[in-house]
Amino acid sequence: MTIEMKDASLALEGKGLFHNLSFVVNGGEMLCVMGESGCGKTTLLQCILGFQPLDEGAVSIGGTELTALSAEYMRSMMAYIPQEVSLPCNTVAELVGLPYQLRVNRNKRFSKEALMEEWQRLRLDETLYTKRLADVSGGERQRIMLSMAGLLDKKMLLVDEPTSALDVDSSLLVAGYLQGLAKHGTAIIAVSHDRAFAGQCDKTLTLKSPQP
Ligand SMILES: Nc1ncnc2c1ncn2[C@@H]1O[C@H](COP(=O)(O)OP(=O)(O)OP(=O)(O)O)[C@@H](O)[C@H]1O
Repeated sequence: MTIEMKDASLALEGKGLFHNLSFVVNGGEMLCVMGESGCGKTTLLQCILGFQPLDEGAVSIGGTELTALSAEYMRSMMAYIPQEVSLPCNTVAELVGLPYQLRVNRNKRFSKEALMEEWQRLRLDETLYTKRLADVSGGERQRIMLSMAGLLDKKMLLVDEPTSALDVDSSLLVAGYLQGLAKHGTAIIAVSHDRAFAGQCDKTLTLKSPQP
């Protein structure tokens, strides 16, 4: 499903984050959003999720404009992996089950077998399943979250810094995993500082530093 941002402008607390920004990400494509810290990358994802209204311009999903009324429906077609999350659970097994408790995913059934196939692609060991989240590394947690998004098989995936805790090899592995999801038609927008990762994406967008 196509994600389009057209002539978008946004300032927060007097700081101009983007001005007349336009881009398109089609189903099957992966866009990497880059730019220095504080330039508005996470905020851009919030705009596409419909949590942050634009000052000017529009976001369209599949050709339909995102509005306060349509945002919830549009979000039901997206998976979002934030940079940092406080998770309301203690174990990996609980974490991977969480999305299935949400109303938007009521038509989906969790399958541990299918999850383990995703884990193989992401080189995650099956023994992680019974671990406490506190005993899982940052890089493992990132890949577990990606596997959860992959399993949900949404039309769009927004992911904030998917490789920030990974070495170059693992970062390329994650890029390859996301390319696999894109091949199935998912439109992917990934925020990243990681040049190796960005090199594997179909498109890159570098946000400018905020203007006072
Ligand atoms: N709700 C808000 N109200 C006011 N200012 C905000 C709000 N959300 C973000 N900001 C500010 O907007 C700017 C952009 O924040 P954002 O998190 O989008 O940056 P980023 O490019 O993702 O940064 P990083 O790479 O460090 O994660 C920052 O200066 C931030 O403090």
